Amino acid sequence: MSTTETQISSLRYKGDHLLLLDQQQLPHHTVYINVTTIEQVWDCIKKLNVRGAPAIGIAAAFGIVLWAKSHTSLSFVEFKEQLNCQAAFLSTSRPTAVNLFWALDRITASVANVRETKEAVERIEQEALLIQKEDEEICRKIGENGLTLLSDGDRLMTHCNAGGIATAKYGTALAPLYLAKEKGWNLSVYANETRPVFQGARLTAWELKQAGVDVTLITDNMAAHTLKTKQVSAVIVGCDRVAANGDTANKIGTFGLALQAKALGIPFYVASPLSTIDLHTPTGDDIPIEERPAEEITHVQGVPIAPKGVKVFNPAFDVTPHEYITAIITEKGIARGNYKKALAKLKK
Ligand SMILES: CSC[C@@H](O)[C@@H](O)C(=O)COP(=O)(O)O
Repeated sequence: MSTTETQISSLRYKGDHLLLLDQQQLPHHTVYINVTTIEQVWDCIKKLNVRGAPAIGIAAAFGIVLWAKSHTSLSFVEFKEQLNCQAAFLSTSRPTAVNLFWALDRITASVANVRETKEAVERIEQEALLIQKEDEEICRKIGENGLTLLSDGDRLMTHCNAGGIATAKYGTALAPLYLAKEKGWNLSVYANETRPVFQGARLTAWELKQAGVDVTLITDNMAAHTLKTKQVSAVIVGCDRVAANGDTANKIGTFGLALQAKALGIPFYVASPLSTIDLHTPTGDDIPIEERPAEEITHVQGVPIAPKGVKVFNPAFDVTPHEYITAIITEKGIARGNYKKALAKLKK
């Protein structure tokens, strides 16, 4: 079995239901949730059963498919009206990752020239399947482009999980590691645990370990020390939304990591599908930052660790200003320097 074949898919579409890998139960249990309704998809996105910007978009697209397939008896006018309401409903599940809105826009646009419900349902299904298939190809290309910035033997650091289970396959920030393995290169990576809900410890360490990639887990507060003392060649992270000027929202803690990398003269790379680049958001200040429940901080895996009733601030993401980003790796090429110009050109 090749390395990439060992990757477990985050979502399997089965015609009348979806199998969503329950990322809340990893690494202890590899279970799929049987999803039959759009409401369940909303819930799975909200509760992080499915997470990671591209995977959220793909799940939302299939959420609309499930709804459409159970509303074939609607007149086309009613279908279209309700379709827009269903897309608006799913878009309330999480605010930061732009792939959610991007995928829903693609799905609604796919029926623009259709005049009949049956055909609309077929188009929506085709579009969702295409979004999933394209994401796999895009991630592979990001991996190939990412490898041009790296050399055999490099040690990397990553944050959160921007791996295969956050996408259709390969991941974004982790794609170069999978492709390096295929090439017989020896890349290794430090994975930050990523408080508060441990996507690094539970997901990144798990998926890389099972694919045979050399991964070492550290806690978030070990990052600066590790960067300084372990000859880390580069930091590579994913992203949830890149603004037109290159400012990038990613999992909370990413900005701190970028500051550390800059102070130590270590390149800081963002791996981003073009779908995550949002030219309608001018700067990082315009990116909505999700705040999540206090229990994610006051409890660890259900066990309380803080005084009851303590005040909590729990932003799920932060914004790394573009000046701390060495390069943004996309499927079409690598952007550097004047991000406003470079990203606009790549998005054309
Ligand atoms: C390829 S996934 C990129 C990002 O979505 C990822 O780094 C991240 O921040 C995910 O946050 P999450 O809250 O787990 O959805």
